[in-house]
Amino acid sequence: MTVLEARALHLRRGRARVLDDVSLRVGRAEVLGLVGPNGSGKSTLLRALAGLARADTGRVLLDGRDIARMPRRAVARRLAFVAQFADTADRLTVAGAAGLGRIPWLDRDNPWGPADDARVADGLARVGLAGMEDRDWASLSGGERQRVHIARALVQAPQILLLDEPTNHLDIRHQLQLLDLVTGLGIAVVIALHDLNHALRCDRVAVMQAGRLVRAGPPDRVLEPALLGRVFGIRAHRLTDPADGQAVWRFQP
Ligand SMILES: Nc1ncnc2c1ncn2[C@@H]1O[C@H](COP(=O)(O)OP(=O)(O)OP(=O)(O)O)[C@@H](O)[C@H]1O
Repeated sequence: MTVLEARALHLRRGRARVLDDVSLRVGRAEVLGLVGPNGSGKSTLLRALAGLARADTGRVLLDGRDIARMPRRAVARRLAFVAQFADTADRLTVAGAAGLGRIPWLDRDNPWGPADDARVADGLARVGLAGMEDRDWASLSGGERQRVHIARALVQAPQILLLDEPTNHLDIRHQLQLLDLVTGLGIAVVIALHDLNHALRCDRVAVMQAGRLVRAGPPDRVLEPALLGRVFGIRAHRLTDPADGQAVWRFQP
Protein backbone atom coordinates (compact mmCIF):
# COMPACT_ATOMS: atom_id res chain seq x y z
CA MET A 1 0.00 0.00 0.00
CA THR A 2 1.39 3.39 -1.03
CA VAL A 3 1.44 5.98 1.77
CA LEU A 4 3.48 8.70 0.07
CA GLU A 5 3.74 9.45 -3.60
CA ALA A 6 5.45 12.04 -5.78
CA ARG A 7 3.77 12.49 -9.16
CA ALA A 8 5.76 14.14 -11.93
CA LEU A 9 7.43 16.79 -9.76
CA HIS A 10 9.15 19.63 -11.57
CA LEU A 11 10.88 22.33 -9.55
CA ARG A 12 13.12 25.13 -10.76
CA ARG A 13 15.28 27.43 -8.69
CA GLY A 14 16.42 30.29 -10.89
CA ARG A 15 17.64 28.64 -14.08
CA ALA A 16 18.41 25.32 -12.39
CA ARG A 17 16.12 22.33 -12.83
CA VAL A 18 16.32 21.02 -9.31
CA LEU A 19 13.62 18.37 -9.76
CA ASP A 20 12.94 17.16 -13.26
CA ASP A 21 9.89 14.93 -13.66
CA VAL A 22 10.36 12.95 -10.43
CA SER A 23 7.80 10.27 -9.64
CA LEU A 24 8.13 7.96 -6.68
CA ARG A 25 5.98 5.77 -4.44
CA VAL A 26 6.73 4.74 -0.88
CA GLY A 27 5.03 1.71 0.65
CA ARG A 28 3.59 1.46 4.16
CA ALA A 29 6.54 -0.27 5.87
CA GLU A 30 9.18 0.34 3.25
CA VAL A 31 12.65 1.80 3.77
CA LEU A 32 13.61 3.73 0.65
CA GLY A 33 17.20 4.96 0.33
CA LEU A 34 17.83 8.11 -1.72
CA VAL A 35 21.32 8.31 -3.15
CA GLY A 36 23.02 10.62 -5.64
CA PRO A 37 25.87 13.10 -5.96
CA ASN A 38 25.96 16.47 -4.21
CA GLY A 39 23.39 18.79 -5.72
CA SER A 40 21.41 16.01 -7.43
CA GLY A 41 18.19 17.04 -5.68
CA LYS A 42 17.88 14.64 -2.73
CA SER A 43 17.22 17.33 -0.09
CA THR A 44 14.81 19.17 -2.35
CA LEU A 45 12.90 15.97 -3.06
CA LEU A 46 12.66 15.21 0.66
CA ARG A 47 11.44 18.75 1.35
CA ALA A 48 8.85 18.36 -1.39
CA LEU A 49 7.75 14.99 0.03
CA ALA A 50 7.39 16.67 3.44
CA GLY A 51 5.19 19.37 1.92
CA LEU A 52 7.81 22.03 2.71
CA ALA A 53 8.95 22.78 -0.85
CA ARG A 54 6.22 23.43 -3.39
CA ALA A 55 6.88 21.98 -6.83
CA ASP A 56 6.15 24.14 -9.87
CA THR A 57 4.14 21.30 -11.33
CA GLY A 58 3.30 17.83 -10.07
CA ARG A 59 1.84 16.72 -6.77
CA VAL A 60 2.76 14.96 -3.56
CA LEU A 61 0.08 12.66 -2.19
CA LEU A 62 0.04 11.65 1.46
CA ASP A 63 -2.37 8.77 2.01
CA GLY A 64 -3.76 9.67 -1.41
CA ARG A 65 -4.46 13.31 -0.43
CA ASP A 66 -2.69 16.31 -1.94
CA ILE A 67 -0.23 17.33 0.79
CA ALA A 68 -0.41 20.99 -0.29
CA ARG A 69 -4.10 21.04 0.68
CA MET A 70 -3.69 19.35 4.05
CA PRO A 71 -3.42 21.34 7.30
CA ARG A 72 0.20 21.24 8.59
CA ARG A 73 -0.99 19.66 11.81
CA ALA A 74 -2.61 16.75 9.97
CA VAL A 75 0.61 16.28 7.98
CA ALA A 76 2.69 16.41 11.17
CA ARG A 77 0.60 13.68 12.76
CA ARG A 78 1.48 11.37 9.87
CA LEU A 79 4.92 12.48 8.78
CA ALA A 80 8.15 13.58 10.51
CA PHE A 81 11.11 15.17 8.78
CA VAL A 82 14.70 15.45 9.99
CA ALA A 83 16.51 18.08 7.93
CA GLN A 84 20.21 17.94 7.14
CA PHE A 85 21.22 21.09 8.97
CA ALA A 86 18.52 21.22 11.62
CA ASP A 87 19.41 23.52 14.48
CA THR A 88 17.69 25.65 17.04
CA ALA A 89 18.57 28.97 18.57
CA ASP A 90 16.16 28.46 21.45
CA ARG A 91 17.42 27.66 24.92
CA LEU A 92 16.21 24.12 25.29
CA THR A 93 17.05 21.05 27.25
CA VAL A 94 17.43 17.72 25.48
CA ALA A 95 14.00 16.62 26.77
CA GLY A 96 12.52 19.96 25.68
CA ALA A 97 13.92 19.59 22.17
CA ALA A 98 12.70 16.00 21.82
CA GLY A 99 9.34 17.03 23.31
CA LEU A 100 8.72 19.39 20.37
CA GLY A 101 7.68 16.22 18.55
CA ARG A 102 4.49 16.11 20.65
CA ILE A 103 3.23 19.51 19.45
CA PRO A 104 1.01 18.14 16.65
CA TRP A 105 -0.77 15.96 19.21
CA LEU A 106 -1.42 18.59 21.90
CA ASP A 107 -4.37 20.93 22.24
CA ARG A 108 -6.61 22.33 24.95
CA ASP A 109 -8.37 18.98 25.37
CA ASN A 110 -5.13 17.02 25.26
CA PRO A 111 -2.51 18.91 27.28
CA TRP A 112 0.95 17.53 27.97
CA GLY A 113 0.72 14.51 30.26
CA PRO A 114 2.61 11.50 31.58
CA ALA A 115 2.17 9.62 28.27
CA ASP A 116 4.04 12.45 26.54
CA ASP A 117 6.85 12.25 29.10
CA ALA A 118 7.02 8.50 28.46
CA ARG A 119 7.27 9.03 24.69
CA VAL A 120 10.11 11.51 25.14
CA ALA A 121 11.96 9.10 27.44
CA ASP A 122 11.43 6.28 24.94
CA GLY A 123 12.57 8.39 21.98
CA LEU A 124 15.73 9.47 23.74
CA ALA A 125 16.46 5.91 24.88
CA ARG A 126 16.11 4.64 21.31
CA VAL A 127 18.85 6.98 20.12
CA GLY A 128 21.07 6.20 23.10
CA LEU A 129 20.50 9.47 24.97
CA ALA A 130 18.75 8.17 28.08
CA GLY A 131 19.97 10.11 31.09
CA MET A 132 20.72 13.24 29.03
CA GLU A 133 17.21 14.73 29.44
CA ASP A 134 18.28 17.79 31.43
CA ARG A 135 21.37 18.70 29.43
CA ASP A 136 21.37 22.02 27.59
CA TRP A 137 20.94 21.61 23.83
CA ALA A 138 23.73 24.15 23.27
CA SER A 139 26.19 21.95 25.18
CA LEU A 140 25.71 18.91 22.92
CA SER A 141 28.15 17.65 20.31
CA GLY A 142 27.14 17.56 16.64
CA GLY A 143 26.37 13.84 16.76
CA GLU A 144 24.37 14.19 19.97
CA ARG A 145 22.31 17.00 18.43
CA GLN A 146 21.66 14.85 15.40
CA ARG A 147 20.41 12.06 17.63
CA VAL A 148 18.10 14.46 19.51
CA HIS A 149 16.58 15.49 16.17
CA ILE A 150 15.94 11.85 15.37
CA ALA A 151 14.45 11.34 18.85
CA ARG A 152 12.18 14.37 18.25
CA ALA A 153 10.98 12.76 15.02
CA LEU A 154 10.28 9.43 16.80
CA VAL A 155 8.45 11.25 19.61
CA GLN A 156 6.18 12.64 16.91
CA ALA A 157 4.97 9.03 16.41
CA PRO A 158 4.85 9.30 12.62
CA GLN A 159 3.86 6.63 10.11
CA ILE A 160 6.27 8.20 7.60
CA LEU A 161 9.78 9.33 8.49
CA LEU A 162 11.91 11.43 6.13
CA LEU A 163 15.60 11.68 7.02
CA ASP A 164 18.14 13.84 5.20
CA GLU A 165 21.60 12.35 5.64
CA PRO A 166 20.95 11.44 9.28
CA THR A 167 24.27 9.64 9.65
CA ASN A 168 26.18 12.93 9.19
CA HIS A 169 28.10 13.68 12.38
CA LEU A 170 27.57 10.19 13.76
CA ASP A 171 30.45 7.89 14.64
CA ILE A 172 30.43 4.49 13.01
CA ARG A 173 28.73 2.68 15.90
CA HIS A 174 25.94 5.25 16.05
CA GLN A 175 25.59 5.13 12.24
CA LEU A 176 24.98 1.39 12.41
CA GLN A 177 22.63 1.77 15.38
CA LEU A 178 20.65 4.39 13.49
CA LEU A 179 20.31 2.12 10.46
CA ASP A 180 19.16 -0.71 12.72
CA LEU A 181 16.69 1.63 14.35
CA VAL A 182 15.12 3.00 11.16
CA THR A 183 15.00 -0.34 9.36
CA GLY A 184 13.28 -1.86 12.41
CA LEU A 185 10.56 0.78 12.92
CA GLY A 186 8.03 -0.92 10.64
CA ILE A 187 6.94 2.43 9.17
CA ALA A 188 7.66 4.09 5.83
CA VAL A 189 11.11 5.67 5.80
CA VAL A 190 12.80 7.73 3.10
CA ILE A 191 16.43 8.27 3.93
CA ALA A 192 19.02 10.25 1.94
CA LEU A 193 22.38 8.55 2.27
CA HIS A 194 25.88 9.13 0.99
CA ASP A 195 27.33 5.79 2.08
CA LEU A 196 26.31 3.26 -0.57
CA ASN A 197 27.13 0.41 1.78
CA HIS A 198 24.41 1.79 4.05
CA ALA A 199 22.04 1.97 1.09
CA LEU A 200 22.39 -1.82 0.76
CA ARG A 201 20.35 -2.06 3.98
CA CYS A 202 17.30 -0.40 2.42
CA ASP A 203 14.36 -2.28 0.88
CA ARG A 204 14.63 -0.12 -2.23
CA VAL A 205 17.07 2.48 -3.48
CA ALA A 206 16.31 5.47 -5.70
CA VAL A 207 19.21 7.09 -7.54
CA MET A 208 19.10 10.83 -8.27
CA GLN A 209 21.23 12.56 -10.88
CA ALA A 210 20.90 16.23 -11.89
CA GLY A 211 17.33 16.46 -10.62
CA ARG A 212 16.15 13.25 -12.26
CA LEU A 213 15.35 9.96 -10.64
CA VAL A 214 17.40 7.70 -12.89
CA ARG A 215 16.66 4.33 -11.33
CA ALA A 216 14.77 2.77 -8.43
CA GLY A 217 14.52 -0.79 -7.19
CA PRO A 218 16.05 -3.35 -4.84
CA PRO A 219 19.62 -2.34 -3.87
CA ASP A 220 21.29 -5.41 -5.37
CA ARG A 221 19.68 -4.68 -8.73
CA VAL A 222 19.99 -0.89 -8.73
CA LEU A 223 23.47 -0.50 -7.29
CA GLU A 224 25.64 -1.88 -10.04
CA PRO A 225 29.09 -0.75 -11.21
CA ALA A 226 28.11 0.77 -14.56
CA LEU A 227 25.35 2.93 -13.07
CA LEU A 228 27.42 4.06 -10.10
CA GLY A 229 30.34 4.84 -12.40
CA ARG A 230 28.11 6.96 -14.62
CA VAL A 231 26.23 8.77 -11.87
CA PHE A 232 29.09 9.42 -9.45
CA GLY A 233 31.99 9.58 -11.90
CA ILE A 234 33.97 6.91 -10.09
CA ARG A 235 34.92 3.27 -10.55
CA ALA A 236 32.91 0.98 -8.32
CA HIS A 237 33.69 -2.64 -7.46
CA ARG A 238 31.32 -4.96 -5.66
CA LEU A 239 33.11 -7.38 -3.36
CA THR A 240 31.69 -10.19 -1.27
CA ASP A 241 32.46 -10.29 2.41
CA PRO A 242 33.69 -13.87 3.02
CA ALA A 243 32.41 -13.66 6.61
CA ASP A 244 28.73 -13.49 5.67
CA GLY A 245 28.45 -13.39 1.87
CA GLN A 246 27.14 -9.79 1.94
CA ALA A 247 28.03 -7.31 -0.80
CA VAL A 248 30.54 -4.57 0.02
CA TRP A 249 31.31 -1.64 -2.27
CA ARG A 250 34.79 -0.29 -2.92
CA PHE A 251 35.39 2.88 -4.90
CA GLN A 252 38.23 4.45 -6.84
CA PRO A 253 38.42 7.84 -8.54
N1 LIG B 1 17.36 28.62 -4.09
C1 LIG B 1 18.14 28.03 -4.99
N2 LIG B 1 18.66 28.70 -6.06
C2 LIG B 1 19.44 28.09 -6.97
N3 LIG B 1 19.78 26.77 -6.89
C3 LIG B 1 19.29 26.07 -5.86
C4 LIG B 1 18.45 26.63 -4.86
N4 LIG B 1 18.13 25.66 -3.97
C5 LIG B 1 18.75 24.54 -4.41
N5 LIG B 1 19.44 24.80 -5.53
C6 LIG B 1 20.25 23.84 -6.29
O1 LIG B 1 19.50 22.68 -6.46
C7 LIG B 1 20.37 21.55 -6.54
C8 LIG B 1 19.86 20.44 -5.65
O2 LIG B 1 20.09 20.75 -4.29
P1 LIG B 1 19.82 19.69 -3.14
O3 LIG B 1 20.20 20.35 -1.85
O4 LIG B 1 18.43 19.20 -3.27
O5 LIG B 1 20.84 18.53 -3.52
P2 LIG B 1 21.33 17.27 -2.68
O6 LIG B 1 21.29 16.10 -3.61
O7 LIG B 1 20.58 17.16 -1.41
O8 LIG B 1 22.84 17.66 -2.38
P3 LIG B 1 23.85 17.27 -1.17
O9 LIG B 1 24.23 15.83 -1.37
O10 LIG B 1 25.01 18.19 -1.42
O11 LIG B 1 23.15 17.53 0.13
C9 LIG B 1 21.76 22.05 -6.19
O12 LIG B 1 22.51 22.22 -7.36
C10 LIG B 1 21.48 23.40 -5.54
O13 LIG B 1 22.57 24.29 -5.73
